[in-house]
Amino acid sequence: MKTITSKKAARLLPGLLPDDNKYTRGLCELVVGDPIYAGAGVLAVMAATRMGAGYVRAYTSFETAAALRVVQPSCVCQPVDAFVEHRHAACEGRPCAVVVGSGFAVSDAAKATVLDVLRLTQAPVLVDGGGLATLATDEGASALRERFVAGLPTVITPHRGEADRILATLNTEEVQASRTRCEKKGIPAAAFDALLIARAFGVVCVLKGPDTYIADGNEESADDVLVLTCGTPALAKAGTGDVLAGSIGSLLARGMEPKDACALGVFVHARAGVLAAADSAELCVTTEDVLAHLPHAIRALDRKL
Ligand SMILES: NC(=O)C1=CN([C@@H]2O[C@H](COP(=O)(O)OP(=O)(O)OC[C@H]3O[C@@H](n4cnc5c(N)ncnc54)[C@H](O)[C@@H]3O)[C@@H](O)[C@H]2O)[C@@H](O)CC1
Ligand SMILES: Nc1ncnc2c1ncn2[C@@H]1O[C@H](COP(=O)(O)OP(=O)(O)O)[C@@H](O)[C@H]1O
Repeated sequence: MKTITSKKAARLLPGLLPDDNKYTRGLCELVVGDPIYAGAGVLAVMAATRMGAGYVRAYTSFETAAALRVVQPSCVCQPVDAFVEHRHAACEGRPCAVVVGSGFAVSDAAKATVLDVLRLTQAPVLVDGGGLATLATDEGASALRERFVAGLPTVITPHRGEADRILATLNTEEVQASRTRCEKKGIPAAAFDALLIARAFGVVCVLKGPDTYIADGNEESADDVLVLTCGTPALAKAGTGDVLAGSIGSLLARGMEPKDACALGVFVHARAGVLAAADSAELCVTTEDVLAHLPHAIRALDRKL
């Protein structure tokens, strides 16, 4: 297994150019935050803003937009329906990425939105949270296949429960066989699962947990899957996954290669959790603390360059 180290993460960190403007730094659009999970939308947007994209735009509920106007007024907010109308002009040749699903409840409306995003976005898309349920449907799988064939990257960030729902749509014999192979080799089943999902759906799969596994399907075997082992249980708090989605989305918007963006995003997120714990106590770390420590995690990397 290939461990993501501080040195590797530091090498991936994209800097700024003296003549950068808000568009050359990347446009990160987030289609997030149902009324019931407005907080998740806010967390994802705040993380995306911190991680370097020059322009952050949210297509979101009234509730999320109202909160964002207070805590992150730099974010441009539009209603979710406007995403489809704006699509033709969204990227205009600039670096750009879309995050969808953080803070979505599982519903028909959420499914329609995720399918619109997958089908209309000619740029990297990251699917997270309640948006992942759509991928376990025939339409979702076919939209992912179409993107793969067109060479458009898609990243997905399931936790164990969401990954199991996606794996349940695959051939169970194949899933079982790959788990048996992994047990024999002493490799964690999650590494095989991430690889299986990446290959089956043509995505980069970030399978989150105490250790996080990243596969893009091009790995020869589960031995080549990337793993992040330097996290902390302080991260086991509601909303830290939304922070991760926004962070990776921002790095995708900056134009990073998808697997690199995932590796750097999970490393910085984990390091932010560790630094937040060092500043207070592991038990007391909040998701907001993790968000606040993202710049410290970046600065610690920067010093190693
Ligand atoms: N402040 C907020 O508004 C928050 C909103 N959130 C949003 O809430 C929506 C639902 O996400 P949830 O993950 O809470 O959904 P659930 O808690 O309903 O989880 C879905 C299923 O996965 C299982 N599961 C959850 N986490 C697991 C884990 N780490 N390992 C194994 N099984 C696990 C659950 O038992 C359940 O069966 C998402 O859109 C998410 O973005 C959450 O991120 C929490 C914070
Ligand atoms: N015990 C743990 N050790 C290290 N990291 C953890 C642990 N538990 C959860 N995490 C990390 O916290 C984040 C939780 O994300 P997720 O399960 O999607 O939560 P939510 O949907 O509430 O935001 C993931 O990045 C995961 O890797």
